Amino acid sequence: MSSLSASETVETVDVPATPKMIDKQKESRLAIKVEDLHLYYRTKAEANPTLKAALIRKAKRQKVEQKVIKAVDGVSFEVPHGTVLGVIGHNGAGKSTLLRALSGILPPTQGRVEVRGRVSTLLALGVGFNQNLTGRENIILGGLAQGWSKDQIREKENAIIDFADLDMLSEGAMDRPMKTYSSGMYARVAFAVGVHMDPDILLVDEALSAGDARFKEKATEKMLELCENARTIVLVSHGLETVRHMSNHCIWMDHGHLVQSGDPDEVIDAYIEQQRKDREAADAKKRAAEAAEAKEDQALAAKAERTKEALHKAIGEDV
Ligand SMILES: Nc1ncnc2c1ncn2[C@@H]1O[C@H](COP(=O)(O)OP(=O)(O)OP(=O)(O)O)[C@@H](O)[C@H]1O
Repeated sequence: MSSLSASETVETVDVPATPKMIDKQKESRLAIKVEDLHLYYRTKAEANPTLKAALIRKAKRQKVEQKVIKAVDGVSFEVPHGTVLGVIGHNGAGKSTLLRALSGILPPTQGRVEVRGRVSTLLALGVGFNQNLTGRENIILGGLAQGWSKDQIREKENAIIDFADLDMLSEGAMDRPMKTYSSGMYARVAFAVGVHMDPDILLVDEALSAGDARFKEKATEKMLELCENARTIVLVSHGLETVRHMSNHCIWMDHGHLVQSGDPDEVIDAYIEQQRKDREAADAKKRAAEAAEAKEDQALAAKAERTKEALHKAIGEDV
């Protein structure tokens, strides 16, 4: 049996990491992995619904054609733990749908979503609250759903109530049914519950938009604190400056596609530039349509004038 004495030296050689090793290390740091994700909605809405069309369809026993909306159409990206990922894009770009898939609410139509860790979702409407229960009762319900002990619930309940600070807005609000809350009060409770669930991954969808400036500031601070503790945050927002300030990676979605992914400043600037170009193109189109309409009016007026002249000529009068 051989052993090394203190005087013996051992040469260590740095073995270069193989691509496979690097891939494995990278994989272990991933919080979210989205591969060729497609999410489609099927609706039965008619393009131009009229009573007549509906009656004819019924008489002919025709079915309303199903329309497929490709809300997310072939999106892939990876999010390492500790990232604050900003998701930006126009109305209807597919941001909320993507977030619903990450939270597990929507199963993929095609492709794969892998989320590693405890997820807490903050959707704009605070999905999951029972409107007829008070804010306090909803907190307890949330705690029970998380499997917290009685002591944990009591401790977190106080922290959540302190954070939401509804008393400052309306005394005793925590003990009133949530259906009586304003959207801002609702957002406060939703945010306070979400961040106190101690999530590894926090999904935030415009949940802050209903809060007032003071609460937004407090919420931003709390999110940065979570991030410092290596938690992962996905933030969907139209507040470009909030995304710029908070995130360290950003993706831009457009009509269900991922247009750009990278440094928030670069992606946000490119998005703003594209918005400016789109606005310019829309203005130019409007101006061209107005010019064409004016030309048509002029042509019609000239034609009417010629007709008038011809008429007067026919009856032998001067115009
Ligand atoms: N429940 C639904 N049924 C059918 N279509 C839907 C549904 N939800 C969203 N859509 C459609 O899917 C597309 C993407 O919508 P989504 O809400 O994901 O966009 P978004 O980027 O979050 O928009 P916004 O910024 O306006 O919130 C849109 O065309 C929308 O009309």
